[in-house]
Amino acid sequence: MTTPPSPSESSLATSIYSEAVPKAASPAEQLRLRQANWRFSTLCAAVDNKDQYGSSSTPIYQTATFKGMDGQYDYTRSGNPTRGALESHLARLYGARQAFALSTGMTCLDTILRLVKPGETVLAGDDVYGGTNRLLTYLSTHGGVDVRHIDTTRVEELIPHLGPGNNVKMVLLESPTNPLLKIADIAEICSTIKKASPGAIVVVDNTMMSPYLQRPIELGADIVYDSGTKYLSGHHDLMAGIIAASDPELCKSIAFLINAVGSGLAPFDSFLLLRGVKTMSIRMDRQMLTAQLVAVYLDQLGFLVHYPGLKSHPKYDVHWRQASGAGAVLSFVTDDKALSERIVGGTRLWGISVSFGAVNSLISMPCLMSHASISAAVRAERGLPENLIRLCVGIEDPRDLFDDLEHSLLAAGAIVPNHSHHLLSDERSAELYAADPEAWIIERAKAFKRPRAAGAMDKLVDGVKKGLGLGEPPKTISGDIVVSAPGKVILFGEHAVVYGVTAIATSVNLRCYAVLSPRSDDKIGLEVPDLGLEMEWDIASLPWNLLPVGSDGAKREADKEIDLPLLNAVESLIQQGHKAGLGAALSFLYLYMVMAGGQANALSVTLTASSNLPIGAGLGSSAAYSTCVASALLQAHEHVKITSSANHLGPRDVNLVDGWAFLSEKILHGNPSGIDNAVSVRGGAVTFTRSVGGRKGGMEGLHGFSSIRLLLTNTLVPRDTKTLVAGVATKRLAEPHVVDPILEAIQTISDEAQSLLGGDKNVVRQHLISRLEALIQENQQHLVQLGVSHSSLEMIVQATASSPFNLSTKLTGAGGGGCAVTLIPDEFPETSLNALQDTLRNLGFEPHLTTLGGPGLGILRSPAKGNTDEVNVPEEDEGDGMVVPKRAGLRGAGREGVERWATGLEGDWVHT
Ligand SMILES: N[C@@H](CCSC[C@H](N)C(=O)O)C(=O)O
Repeated sequence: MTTPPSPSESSLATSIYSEAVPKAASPAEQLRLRQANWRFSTLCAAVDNKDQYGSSSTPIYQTATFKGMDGQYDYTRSGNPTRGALESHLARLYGARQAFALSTGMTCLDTILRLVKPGETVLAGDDVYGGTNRLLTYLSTHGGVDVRHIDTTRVEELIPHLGPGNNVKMVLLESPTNPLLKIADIAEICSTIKKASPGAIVVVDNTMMSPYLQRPIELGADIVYDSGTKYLSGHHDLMAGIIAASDPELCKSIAFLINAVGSGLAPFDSFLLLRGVKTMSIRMDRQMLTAQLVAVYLDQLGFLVHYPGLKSHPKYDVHWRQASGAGAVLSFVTDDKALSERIVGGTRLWGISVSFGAVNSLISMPCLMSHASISAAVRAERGLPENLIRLCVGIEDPRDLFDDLEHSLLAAGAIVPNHSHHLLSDERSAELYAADPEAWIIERAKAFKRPRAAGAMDKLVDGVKKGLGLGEPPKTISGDIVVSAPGKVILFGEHAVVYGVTAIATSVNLRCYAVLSPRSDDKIGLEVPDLGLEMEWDIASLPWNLLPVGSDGAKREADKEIDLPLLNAVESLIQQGHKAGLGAALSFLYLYMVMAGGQANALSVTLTASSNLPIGAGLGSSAAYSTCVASALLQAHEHVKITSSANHLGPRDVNLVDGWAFLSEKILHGNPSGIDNAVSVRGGAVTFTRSVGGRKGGMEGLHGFSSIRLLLTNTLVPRDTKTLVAGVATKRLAEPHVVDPILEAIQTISDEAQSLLGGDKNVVRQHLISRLEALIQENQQHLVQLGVSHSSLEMIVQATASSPFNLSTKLTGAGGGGCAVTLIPDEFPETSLNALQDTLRNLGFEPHLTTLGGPGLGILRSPAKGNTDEVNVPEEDEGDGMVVPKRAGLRGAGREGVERWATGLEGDWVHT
């Protein structure tokens, strides 16, 4: 039985009134001291009303203005007695110096976020309410604030953002989070932040808990806010938000902002909220008891349930250390979006509605409702399942709620009768319910089970047939397919490209490698050791019925648009807990299915990919992966074929691979420009111009320069591209006279670089290198002026420029951290190069020597065997007669060993 501790009696009273008792206390003082012993429910109900007529409830001062010049109030925006009474009452409940009542929970967040200045950083959770995400996104795109979403359930994830060079002003937490009920250790985070970044403030959205169950100020938080629309009011008849804080300066700033903006709660709503809060604890106790039963019931039926009242919750202990109840919101996954829609649509007593905390029970699908403002791609990246159902439990009789939910689960086909258990008789049900509600619900759940996954019976029959030697063997490939694709650097024009300036990108010789290997078990597998990803799926369990109309085995070209229902269905197949690899798995499975065009053409294979490109450093690691996935699958379906005589891939194949790689990039990034996959597939260098203001854009290959050495140095400082791009936009709006000439200057740099790299035969090599060095220096100066450099990048610029190196360096990509690129002239001595790399390593950076403009996609062709035209790669011989499958070799190579692994392969590489 999973019985959580019952909500404890509040320690609040003692914590806020713990001063020594004065000998001769005034009547007011005596009241205050008596209140010191009241428990939370008493504090909720006992509103301290000082009405001149002794009214029992606080009157509504429905007035905009107050007469006179010296009174306590002049204008309701600045203060109102009804709101004032509510605020004093709530300050007691929050254990805070002051509480403020505002018009909504989102107004609270808006007010709090105004404490952050452009250029400062906000760290927020990766599972947050959709409206919170929306406001944070707006602030990062319009307010120059650097917003980073991290997994706040892992305190260690905060650390890299707190070091020198970072500028964290605020940490914004939800615990439990909405809608996945993840738990952050509030006290641990507060003490970590106070130590590492004393100027930063910790803010907690406490809406899921209310001050009844959790008081973050007592745990060390600086500010707490609540949507008063939820548990505080409890009836969904008003909108309100509450901010509570104890630091006098913070309180002063919040009071200033509320008055300045006019976001204070209106008198009538203040009255309603004051009324609602009196019954908060009693409502929540009842709601939580039922919520616990609902969680146990769904868990018993085999659904994955998110609720901190279940002992199986991964942070059960942390939650119960900081809160005295599990709340009344829970969520669960069904693994099938259409099924979830049927369940939600089939309930009657559970109302389909956003919000929570009211006396009525509600059911919703967050991805379609409360979290719909977060894009599908971001939801996928953050591991928010499209089929998630959120339940917000009210005060109705639990038996009616279960009748309704069970009926809907049955009607939707989410559960079926379990014939090995009988339904409880009415008598036994009544008896058990009265004696032990949790035992009752466990018994009730036993009468049902989740049906076998769709197609399972067919699979069983197939398995039996195969066992008898009657089945078809699974379709697969005849041997390993080995491919490789490079990353890229932007050499000139980053940021300016957004405004129509030409950017020049070139491939580097840091690469992703992939092996597609055959298997014989009707499964498909994916291994990306760099991301800790190892997954497999039954081919029959893939949502083939959702393939877009027109998909068929003969289809070669990638669609331009992503089919969202299919993407959502594929996403629900990917287990949780692989956040970093979610995108990689999603794009692989999606491409796999669409390229097969149907189950009949599906191949049983495993793709193994590994790379020596730093991930997420702006060097096109995802495009290199996408190119590998696309080209390996295209070969598997024989849409791309390498003959024994071919010495390069033709334009048709190149465009085919590029189209599919671009589709994969869209799955991974939402709206990419296409430059990364273009460079990864084709290699060399390209110019890219966005079409802006009616001007024609496009991409053009640059041919005619021979390889140039580069040192790519990873600062290891994480950055957020969107925020940096937004920062330039803000600067341009504020100072067009400064920014526009910089953009023009960068265009001149790109023009010269384009003519130098574009094969002007009259340019001698030495002149080419020295002009490129000058252009690199100039471009870096402009990027500094645009405000996108970073102290770590400047350290690299200085270290490489100083004697004896005298080299030219600029940031590449978004800046703000990420990577720097240094041009290494042909005659630069090896000893100096080694010394430079040591210097950079000693400064804490990660240098990689590479060449600019190397080959694009490569496909390994096995040594000729007779006159077969097929790609069939033999396995590696370890030298002692042991044959290691290529896949295992790549899996075990690690970032450092990937290149060695590739060089040791037999056969020759055919490039684009
Ligand atoms: N259409 C609204 C949705 C409000 S959701 C309210 C609540 N916080 C919840 O989690 O249900 C919007 O876009 O803001």
